[in-house]
Amino acid sequence: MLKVGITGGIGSGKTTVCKIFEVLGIPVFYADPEAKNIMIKDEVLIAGIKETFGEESYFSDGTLNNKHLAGIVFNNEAELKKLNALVHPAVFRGFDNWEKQIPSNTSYTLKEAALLFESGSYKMCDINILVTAPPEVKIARVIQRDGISEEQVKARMDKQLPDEEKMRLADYLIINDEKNSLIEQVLGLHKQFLEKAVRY
Ligand SMILES: CC(C)(COP(=O)(O)OP(=O)(O)OC[C@H]1O[C@@H](n2cnc3c(N)ncnc32)[C@H](O)[C@@H]1O)[C@@H](O)C(=O)NCCC(=O)NCCS
Ligand SMILES: Nc1ncnc2c1ncn2[C@@H]1O[C@H](COP(=O)(O)OP(=O)(O)OP(=O)(O)O)[C@@H](O)[C@H]1O
Repeated sequence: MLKVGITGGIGSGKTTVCKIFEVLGIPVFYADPEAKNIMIKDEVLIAGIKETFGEESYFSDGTLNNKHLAGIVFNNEAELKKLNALVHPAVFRGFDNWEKQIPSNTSYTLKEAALLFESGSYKMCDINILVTAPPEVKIARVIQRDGISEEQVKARMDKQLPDEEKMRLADYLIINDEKNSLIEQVLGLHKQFLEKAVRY
């Protein structure tokens, strides 16, 4: 089974792209929601997060205080590294478990992760796709979707590798600028991956 990684900066549209692959019947593992899920379920991880970032990292009902954590980690590189070091190994384990239940006749799977290149998990994929969009389009999308300020979006962008560097590591590019057809690009890649999967 071919493993395809897919990433893109904040607001690039990687989740939107993955939804199209899902319609084509391709199983997709979403690392970001998986991280969020583990952060409220894994007792060891919860204890580690509280110890590092304070009891207020969680509300009394056990839900994650995203604002509190975002305020700390997206304004301080060292704090972000600490959070990543706590969360990412647990997400890798989640991916391994997910893969085990995929039927063996599946041609390929997709792993969607905002930090595919930054975390090194791209090395575990056979092929990696980068979704790109112009910076002003990405910023406008996230402001609209999340209701946060331009400064907050830019602070998150600054914590991710620039697209120029990601392009060097990616095998394929999807341009989601709302001018080039997204569906045609996905169908083109899907066809290529199916052909590769046969030879794999
Ligand atoms: C800090 C948290 C609580 C903020 O939550 P919030 O709901 O405000 O943002 P959300 O998770 O939707 O992230 C929005 C976008 O920010 C970017 N982002 C998220 N985590 C990170 C990170 N560790 N480094 C850089 N960018 C990140 C991504 O583009 C993401 O899609 C949350 O992002 C988090 O738990 N991050 C750590 C887990 C992680 O690394 N997730 C991403 C890869 S598995
Ligand atoms: N081609 C498009 N046309 C119109 N809207 C789009 C397009 N692509 C994405 N969007 C919208 O832009 C927003 C961001 O897209 P999406 O959530 O897929 O990005 P993402 O890369 O997964 O972002 P993040 O890393 O922030 O989670 C969403 O609200 C989505 O509906």
